[in-house]
Amino acid sequence: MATRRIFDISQTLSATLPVWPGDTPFEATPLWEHGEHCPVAVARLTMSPHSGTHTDAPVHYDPKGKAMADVALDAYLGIARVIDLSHRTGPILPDDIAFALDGTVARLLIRTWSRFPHAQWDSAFAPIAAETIRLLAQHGVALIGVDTPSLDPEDSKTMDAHLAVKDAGMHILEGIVLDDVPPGDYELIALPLKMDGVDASPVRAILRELIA
Ligand SMILES: Nc1ccccc1C(=O)C[C@H](N)C(=O)O
Ligand SMILES: [Zn+2]
Ligand SMILES: [Zn+2]
Repeated sequence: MATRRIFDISQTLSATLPVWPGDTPFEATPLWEHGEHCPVAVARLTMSPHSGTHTDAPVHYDPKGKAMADVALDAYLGIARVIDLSHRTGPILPDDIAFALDGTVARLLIRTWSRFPHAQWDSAFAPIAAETIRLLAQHGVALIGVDTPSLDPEDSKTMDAHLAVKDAGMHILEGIVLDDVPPGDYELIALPLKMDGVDASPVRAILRELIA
């Protein structure tokens, strides 16, 4: 039986993980350690729910929106299309993604970095225009994934793309790593943790080849 290749599109959570300016750095401190009187190792985690590769819960951008534990999982499992827009600078416009919308595209994952900035925070990421989100929604796209830390620019106060996602009832993956993934269609698996009242969750995001 041929195995289907798995692409891990998750960032590594570590003390060197770049985080949103002012947000909580990721930290795993040993709480219990192996020793004469202790048979186990257990860490204590300190982190933002927006650490690394994550999904936003609607309550992040909508005070009346659902928190993570209450979000339906359908969008996070299933066929996803990967496109490479790493040649683009500036906001991703409807014209940039129109070519990818033939047939049924339930989930669209967009590469914008030519090299993902694993070592340092980079504020100069390509945002997604709100009109682009509306075009995706019209085509039935239920999830948008980006390799940047946000759909909107870092200094956005209006969160236009997030609000277009809200209006369409779409779902968002942020901080996926697409450097090594050839454009095409895959099976996406990226389930959030069932966290009560929380505004986002890290995900272990993977893409699996469709054909054996
Ligand atoms: N972590 C933060 C801390 C403070 C202010 C914004 C953020 C964000 O993460 C915003 C980004 N638009 C996001 O959806 O992930
Ligand atoms: Zn987020
Ligand atoms: Zn976001």
